[in-house]
Amino acid sequence: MASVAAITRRLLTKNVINTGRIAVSSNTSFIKFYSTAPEYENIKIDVVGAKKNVGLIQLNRPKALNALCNALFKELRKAVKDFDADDKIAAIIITGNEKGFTAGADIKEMQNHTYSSITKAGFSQEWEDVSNCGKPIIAAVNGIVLGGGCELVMLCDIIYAGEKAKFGQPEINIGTIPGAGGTQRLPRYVGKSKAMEMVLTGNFIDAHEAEKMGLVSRVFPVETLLEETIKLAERIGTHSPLIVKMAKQSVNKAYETTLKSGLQYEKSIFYGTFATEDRKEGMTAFVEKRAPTFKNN
Ligand SMILES: CCC/C=C/C(=O)SCCNC(=O)CCNC(=O)[C@H](O)C(C)(C)COP(=O)([O-])OP(=O)([O-])OC[C@H]1O[C@@H](n2cnc3c(N)ncnc32)[C@H](O)[C@@H]1OP(=O)([O-])[O-]
Repeated sequence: MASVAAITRRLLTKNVINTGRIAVSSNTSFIKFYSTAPEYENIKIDVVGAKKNVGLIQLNRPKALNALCNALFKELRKAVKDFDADDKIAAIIITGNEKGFTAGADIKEMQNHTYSSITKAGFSQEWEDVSNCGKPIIAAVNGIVLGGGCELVMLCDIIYAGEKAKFGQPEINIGTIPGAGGTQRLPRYVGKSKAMEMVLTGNFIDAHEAEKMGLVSRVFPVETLLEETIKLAERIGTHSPLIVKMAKQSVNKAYETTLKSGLQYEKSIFYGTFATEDRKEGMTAFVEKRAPTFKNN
């Protein structure tokens, strides 16, 4: 498997990653994130892409296989919120490392919880905040994508996987059930039978099976996964951010409502695009046979 350093060198060569903010150390296999904010201990962040308009978040608790402890998720929520509020950012990528994306929620942290304490902790608020991000979030995952990790990628908007990725909801093995959307989003992605099989057995599926089932939109060789994901984010970044946001809202509605009210919602958002300057610019540019200049208005 290619190291992150090797992947990064390719990106640097192709100027996909902004060399001013990110660099490869010759004697480590990690991307060195120059811009990592000091308050982050469990994630790394950077801004990548030729136009510096892609927010990159890397889960970074390698000793615990990136297990999603509370501190990590709070940092993730903050990074997502900050990128969402930053007008220069078009899309956000969440990734892990070569060994894997994450082994799921931190079992050691959950081990001694009681019904009362876990109910009071109300940890699902952070997950909801991430899922409420207005900008597209793309998951780029290698290796293990388990439990809460599988649930985290399912609340992203697009999932790209490295060919060695393995997805699973193994909570049943430790006496619990998925608690951050696994029993609800997974059937919507893959249908009841496959979701039930994964949730009731705890068995893993590989990247190609996940793609066949519709969980993952594309599978890439491990060494090109991040590069391809950045290209995707950059492609999204060529469009009007305002219209991208409206499109995301409309697609997400399909997961939450009946077809009839979803179609009504879509129509109101579609009509809403006609209140924007970017819709006018897009159609005018087409008629005038030129590239559009979107202003996020
Ligand atoms: C939030 C909503 C609800 C979500 C629920 C969930 O996600 S439930 C979770 C659903 N997920 C699961 O049930 C998967 C649980 N994990 C596994 O089954 C295995 O670790 C493996 C098969 C992923 C890798 O096996 P391997 O032999 O290659 O590696 P290894 O096993 O030696 O681990 C290396 C180190 O990482 C540590 N660590 C790992 N995972 C976790 C974790 N989740 N937590 C904490 N720590 C974890 C492990 O203890 C060890 O540290 P230690 O003790 O040496 O200091």
